[in-house]
Amino acid sequence: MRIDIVSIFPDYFAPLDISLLGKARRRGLIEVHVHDLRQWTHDRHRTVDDTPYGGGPGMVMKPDPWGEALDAIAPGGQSADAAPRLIVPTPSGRPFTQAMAVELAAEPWLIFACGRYEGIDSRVVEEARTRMRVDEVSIGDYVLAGGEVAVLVIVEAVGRLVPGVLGNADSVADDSFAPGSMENLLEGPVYTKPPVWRGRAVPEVLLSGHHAAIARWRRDQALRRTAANRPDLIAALDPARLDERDRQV
Ligand SMILES: COc1ccc2nc(C(=O)O)sc2c1
Repeated sequence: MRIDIVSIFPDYFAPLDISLLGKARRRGLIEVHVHDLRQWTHDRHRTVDDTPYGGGPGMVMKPDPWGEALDAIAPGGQSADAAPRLIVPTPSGRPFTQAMAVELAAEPWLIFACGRYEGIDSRVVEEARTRMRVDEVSIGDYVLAGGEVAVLVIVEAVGRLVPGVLGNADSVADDSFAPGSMENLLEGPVYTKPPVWRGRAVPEVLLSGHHAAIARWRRDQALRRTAANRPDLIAALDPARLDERDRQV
């Protein structure tokens, strides 16, 4: 997978050189190119923003630098299956979900546009749609100062799903929100050695080696935690996927 990121704060993406994603890059599983939007400005002050038409607070990102950046990064002519998909984090975007992460992890090429100020001139997305797929997404209902943090979240969620990136494929299957037997349930509590820590013992069932009982306990814990923290997910569960035991939890 190729990832291009355009931002006026390219240093924000230094974390993509470490840990899981850093290893994936060094193993050639993911190729990441970070671009400073200002390289596509031509004035002395390297201006990327201007006042909003119609008035209102703050500044809007000018279309020209963005248009030139996307032209340079994705000049076109790619075959349909290798064409890039542009992701634009914005508070007014569609919610970013695990299902979207799974979908994006199958893409050969993602380009991320990091907005700042009050956002990017809307004609940039409008024009980009004429030559590539574009998704405007939000990582949540809170206010960020720009798209960079959202891109870090999305790149982490997507990157870990790229085949070969995670050592133990199972840990993807057990993710909260991952499709499968615990689909749309939050993960329950986890434990490791020592068996007793500050007088607190690991639940006996986890030491029993009884796999069916362990699976049942984990599902109960996942249902309890989901009911407590995300009752909306419980309400959205397909009743046909709940057995009699689930209903007693
Ligand atoms: C102006 O650029 C922004 C500002 C806020 C913001 N919030 C996001 C979110 O995903 O919540 S993306 C994003 C981009």
